[in-house]
Amino acid sequence: MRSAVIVAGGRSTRFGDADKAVADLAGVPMVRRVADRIAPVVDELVVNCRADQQKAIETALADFPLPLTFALDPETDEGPMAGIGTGLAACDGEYAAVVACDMPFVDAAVVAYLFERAESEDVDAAVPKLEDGWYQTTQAVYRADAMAAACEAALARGERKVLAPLEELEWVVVSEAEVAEHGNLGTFENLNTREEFEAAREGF
Ligand SMILES: Nc1nc2c(ncn2[C@@H]2O[C@H](COP(=O)(O)OP(=O)(O)OP(=O)(O)O)[C@@H](O)[C@H]2O)c(=O)[nH]1
Ligand SMILES: [Mg+2]
Repeated sequence: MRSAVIVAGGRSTRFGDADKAVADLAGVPMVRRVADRIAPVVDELVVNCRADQQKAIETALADFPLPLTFALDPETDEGPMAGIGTGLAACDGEYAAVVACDMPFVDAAVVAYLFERAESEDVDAAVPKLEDGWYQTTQAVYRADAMAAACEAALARGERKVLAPLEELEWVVVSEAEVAEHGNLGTFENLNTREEFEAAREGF
């Protein structure tokens, strides 16, 4: 069984006076676009967000075809790593793909490849790294229980970076070239501002 976690507990400050997770993106709430794109390669979906977001996200995900669970932040605004840990702790699958709610071009083929890498190499995570040096920790596959525990420990140490919990885990770096071989590099595009939303409309 493979799980997915959509991390959506951010404040969308660059977007403005609305939650970008449920913002209309060419007729569909962004979080729904993400969920629909990854649905073919997972068996369940966990959405991590704050309690005050749940209703709107539930509405956006009405009739979603897979089992759907909400994993609410026990403490809000602790950053993406806290959200990843909370989401992963609620997963039933051994491995889970984490995807940020603001990656509406996520490519299921890339996610499937990340699952294959983590599973076949029996590691705790498969994390893409782009040629610009950025690790794509919010579009990566993790062993759910191991990463959830490592996030909790890292938070307790006062860490906030997603790379901090990975320090105690065994993981593989997936290169940009490897991602490009298996899918579309547009998979990592993330939308932060209204302008980026407007520009992204063209892509659908
Ligand atoms: N649970 C949780 N998720 C977060 C938090 N901060 C960011 N995220 C999520 O992490 C992902 C990447 O974060 P950002 O692109 O910075 O999103 P954001 O924080 O909502 O937007 P900005 O306020 O403009 O930075 C998004 O999916 C966010 O929903 C947080 O404090 N808690
Ligand atoms: Mg942020």
